[in-house]
Amino acid sequence: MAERKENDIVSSGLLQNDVIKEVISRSLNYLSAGYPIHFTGPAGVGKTSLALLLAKKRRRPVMLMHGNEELSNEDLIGAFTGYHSQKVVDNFIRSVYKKEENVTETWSNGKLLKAVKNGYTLIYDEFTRSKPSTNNIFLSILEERILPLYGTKQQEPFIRVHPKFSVIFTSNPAEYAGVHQTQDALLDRLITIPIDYSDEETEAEILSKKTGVSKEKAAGITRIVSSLREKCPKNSQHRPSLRASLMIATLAHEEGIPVDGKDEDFQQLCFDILWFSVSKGLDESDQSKIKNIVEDTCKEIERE
Ligand SMILES: Nc1ncnc2c1ncn2[C@@H]1O[C@H](COP(=O)(O)OP(=O)(O)OP(=O)(O)O)[C@@H](O)[C@H]1O
Repeated sequence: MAERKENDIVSSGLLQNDVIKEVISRSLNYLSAGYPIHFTGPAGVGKTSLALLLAKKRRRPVMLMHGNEELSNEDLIGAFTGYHSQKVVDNFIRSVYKKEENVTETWSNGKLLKAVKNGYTLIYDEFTRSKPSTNNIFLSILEERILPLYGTKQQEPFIRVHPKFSVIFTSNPAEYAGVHQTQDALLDRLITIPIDYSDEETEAEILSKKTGVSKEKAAGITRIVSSLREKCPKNSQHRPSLRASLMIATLAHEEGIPVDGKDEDFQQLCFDILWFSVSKGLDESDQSKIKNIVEDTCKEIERE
């Protein structure tokens, strides 16, 4: 593994191995050339963290938006949020009475409009969770470089996209079936880069640097989690991720639980954190079977 600067992970929050460095460098070039990037991969592999780091490197203000079923065009573009009224009553001279009343609607800009207008870097996390009809607006942004304002009662029909505006999408392919069908027209306009689990050595290094557990303990926890991950089918969206390893390492460290596969407290901790994803991943609802699988996997790591 290539030598890394000790403070890499501290300054960016992301440990950059050669694969990640490569992805960052290519993505930066694509964004600079005006193309949108799309990171796709399983949960917890670092897509959002990578998007945030990339956005930071663009040195433009960053706007973060999360896809969800309820997201509407109003959230993206903006909406009239109420009325503002102003009344002037002038009866300083008794015989003269003047009354003036102004009522104006108050408009507030949506997140997308702000980002497009001011040239921000937009991160649209888990975009496939939003309705395709909501995401359609990106077609005009990416193709015609305009944001249409139809249906908003705004005077202008559209606003032009700022030349520095860029967008990074993320998605989890395993979710496509359960969420919305991905929109091929939108995907056709994105440069899609797959992000997968890091190798065990890198995951252990992340764990040790982020939680303060020793390298050996981090390696042990990583081995348990990745071995359980391997037991689940590759297309399952419930395979245990680096997040689970981070939770186990943090709790073991803070609660003084020995990272020892034969220790009952450690086994219980691993079970509490891993049973749900393992039972979903293996499609096994019998808790005692899952407990045995987790315990057996724990015992495979040796006491330090
Ligand atoms: N290379 C890395 N260096 C340091 N931490 C990492 C790295 N990759 C992932 N992580 C950590 O793993 C956790 C999950 O990362 P992140 O949320 O970016 O994943 P994701 O792929 O976007 O997940 P999801 O699809 O569930 O949103 C975070 O705590 C993140 O800090």
